[in-house]
Amino acid sequence: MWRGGSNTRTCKRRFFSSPTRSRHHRPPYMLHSRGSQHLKAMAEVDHLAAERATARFDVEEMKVAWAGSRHAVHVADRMARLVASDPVFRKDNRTMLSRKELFKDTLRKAAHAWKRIVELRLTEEEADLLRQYVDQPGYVDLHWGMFVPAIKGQGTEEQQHKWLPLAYKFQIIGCYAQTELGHGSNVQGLETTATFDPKTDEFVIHSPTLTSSKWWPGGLGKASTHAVVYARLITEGKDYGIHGFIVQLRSLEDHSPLPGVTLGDIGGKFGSGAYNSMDNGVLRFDHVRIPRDQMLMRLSQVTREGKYVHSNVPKQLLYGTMVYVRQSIVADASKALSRAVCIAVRYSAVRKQFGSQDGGPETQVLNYKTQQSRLFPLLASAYAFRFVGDWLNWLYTDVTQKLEAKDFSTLQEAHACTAGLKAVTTSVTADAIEECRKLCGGHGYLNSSGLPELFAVYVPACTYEGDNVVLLLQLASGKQPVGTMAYMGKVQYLMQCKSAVSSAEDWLNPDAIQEAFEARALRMAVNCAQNISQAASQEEAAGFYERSPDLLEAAVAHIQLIIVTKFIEKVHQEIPGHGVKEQLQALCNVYALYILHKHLGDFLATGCITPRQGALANEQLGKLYAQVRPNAVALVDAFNYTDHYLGSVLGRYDGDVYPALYEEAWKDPLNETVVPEGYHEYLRPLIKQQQLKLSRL
Ligand SMILES: CC/C=C\C/C=C\C/C=C\C/C=C\CC/C=C/C(=O)SCCNC(=O)CCNC(=O)[C@H](O)C(C)(C)COP(=O)(O)OP(=O)(O)OC[C@H]1O[C@@H](n2cnc3c(N)ncnc32)[C@H](O)[C@@H]1OP(=O)(O)O
Ligand SMILES: Cc1cc2nc3c(=O)[nH]c(=O)nc-3n(C[C@H](O)[C@H](O)[C@H](O)COP(=O)(O)OP(=O)(O)OC[C@H]3O[C@@H](n4cnc5c(N)ncnc54)[C@H](O)[C@@H]3O)c2cc1C
Repeated sequence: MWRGGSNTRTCKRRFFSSPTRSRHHRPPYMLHSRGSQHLKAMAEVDHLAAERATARFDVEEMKVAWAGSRHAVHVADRMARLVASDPVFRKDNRTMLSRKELFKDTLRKAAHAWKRIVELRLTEEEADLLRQYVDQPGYVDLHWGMFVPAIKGQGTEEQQHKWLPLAYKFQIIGCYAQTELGHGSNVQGLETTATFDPKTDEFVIHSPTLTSSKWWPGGLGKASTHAVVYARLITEGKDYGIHGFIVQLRSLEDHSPLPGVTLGDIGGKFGSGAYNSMDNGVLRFDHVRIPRDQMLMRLSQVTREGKYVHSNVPKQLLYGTMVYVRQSIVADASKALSRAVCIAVRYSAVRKQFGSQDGGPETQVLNYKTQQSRLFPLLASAYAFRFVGDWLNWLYTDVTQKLEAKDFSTLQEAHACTAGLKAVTTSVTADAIEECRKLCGGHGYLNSSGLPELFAVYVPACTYEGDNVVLLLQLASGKQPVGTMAYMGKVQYLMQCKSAVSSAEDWLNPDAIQEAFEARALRMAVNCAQNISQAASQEEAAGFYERSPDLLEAAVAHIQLIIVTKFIEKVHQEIPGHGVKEQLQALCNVYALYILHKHLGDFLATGCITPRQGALANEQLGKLYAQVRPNAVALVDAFNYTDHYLGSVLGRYDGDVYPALYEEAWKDPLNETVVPEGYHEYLRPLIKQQQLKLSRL
């Protein structure tokens, strides 16, 4: 205890009693030659070497399993190092920048990243990775992530031919302007209008009310020159609902807003640094005219005469860009979660508390069973989300190919899976990052731990690209038992089956897990359906509304089944490398049994398992944690993150946490002077006044 974080008094006094220093002063022990030698010597020590030595698998091969291929490891490694070694991409001071400085820094980084991409002739895969490792939300995310995909998905070939080369070369910068001040989730409720004027062959884009102001689009506030704007199409006096239009917003000469366009940033957001690097914007149109051919016309068209023509395709294809981004967000969830877990696992192996009353070594907090039971399910979830993300990417590609061939049969499945997986993985990840902060104790609350910023950047993922609750309710509309719903075809069996588990080890059988998860999801869905029809004597919608909290839980059960199924399928594949398959098997079991334990109420209430079987699952979970323990540090090493990308003094690869924490503190602007600004105005008069009062007594 005395040597740990609780002993702050003596330490503090030494820390702050040094003479006035310049901005770049060093901590006292670093000014001392013996101190710096000591620090250098310590930096060469791998404080986590003993942990790494206990790993029972080939970490290099696990990197391949995580990244997807040897090629992927290699490319990611190169791009991560390229970013880490470039001073322009420095990010350790980010939380100390003002909003203006941070935004300018984002512009600088984006321009420099583009310069490097062009100079080094990077491939699309390399460029995407480079941007990922720059790790600072900015307009480029929306330009590449939504503006370009919207034109690709909804533009005709001619439109693509005209606009994409401009976007690819950054001759224009685009954003995705859908959400309005008054309407986000309810896309059909958007108010912006695009009225066709046959006299001039133009659309007139207008914001008729305050609530129709576009509000939130990233990159809109300050950077974009163009936007894909979603508006109600009105022609021949009839409202044809929401369609996409390419609209120029700013001059390409001096960046000033075009006539009739009012726009700006919507203001500071949650957390320091974090998502404040992004210029989420507000936009209003006052009868702005655009040529007719700037309506995205792949799905429907307006003729020169003003006739509305809808191609023979489902109208929901308009939502394709959102489906694309939702599947990327699932892959992103595993990245954010694995970063937080990497920090918490490494720090938990370094951090020691209690365990010795006689001056002997204290216990690594990673050895506490409570720490393991909080942390290892998150580690397992990171792997689970990674693999389900890969599968979802495959599904998305498959559906896209089918759509090209005019086969729309899997569209609903793609929508349900992307919506549901986006909702579950982002909610779990946001909560998990916060849990990792707590797992790191007090130091986790410091910006230098990287966790506060990671949380603040990540948490809006629960809202953007569809509020998670709204998205989960979309699953309830799935009708046919196909694809991931196929298990619903086994309704008769799954409604009455009983788990055969009779020992803790029986829970290691993937069939036992699969059956329990299928039965739970199916029975919850059937219960909902029955309750809805009972609640809705007249109309199904009324019952749906009444029972929507139950529907949410049933949707989560279905999505958890998908995640478990895809993890089991992954582990059934051939996986090279000593011990790699065994570790993944253990993590798969941890994930499934943790979910079973956490949602035990569902499994018991639906009669899928007995209380005794629930207790056996928990017993097995404890054994699995013991199995994961010696491999934990190596399992997070397999994510292959550089210290730069991780951005955490607690998650350093070498585990040399304390000197780094100590040094980091001195970089805070408050420590630029020993006597703080404001002392003479506020502190000194206060102290003097009190002294005077006391002397009068
Ligand atoms: C920027 C990205 C960069 C890189 C990518 C990589 C990683 C991402 C990382 C970070 C992201 C960074 C920044 C984030 C930027 C954020 C952007 C945004 O937020 S853009 C705005 C997003 N807005 C939404 O998501 C709105 C949510 N609402 C909806 O999606 C829909 O309106 C809703 C699903 C709620 C449907 O409402 P409803 O009124 O019921 O629907 P409708 O009448 O229109 O249709 C009913 C019918 O259609 C089916 N359906 C609905 N959606 C889809 C779909 N997408 N695909 C297929 N089918 C769909 C629906 O199920 C129903 O079917 P049935 O009639 O029941 O059969
Ligand atoms: C950081 C960030 C970046 C964004 N970037 C963009 C962008 O680039 N482009 C863009 O167009 N938009 C963007 N958005 C907007 C985003 O897509 C919307 O905020 C999101 O879709 C949620 O919609 P909303 O804000 O209208 O929430 P609301 O729908 O108003 O949600 C409020 C509450 O109501 C609940 N609720 C709503 N409807 C229902 C229902 N039917 N049943 C039950 N509960 C319901 C929700 O669960 C939530 O609790 C961004 C948002 C954020 C936070």
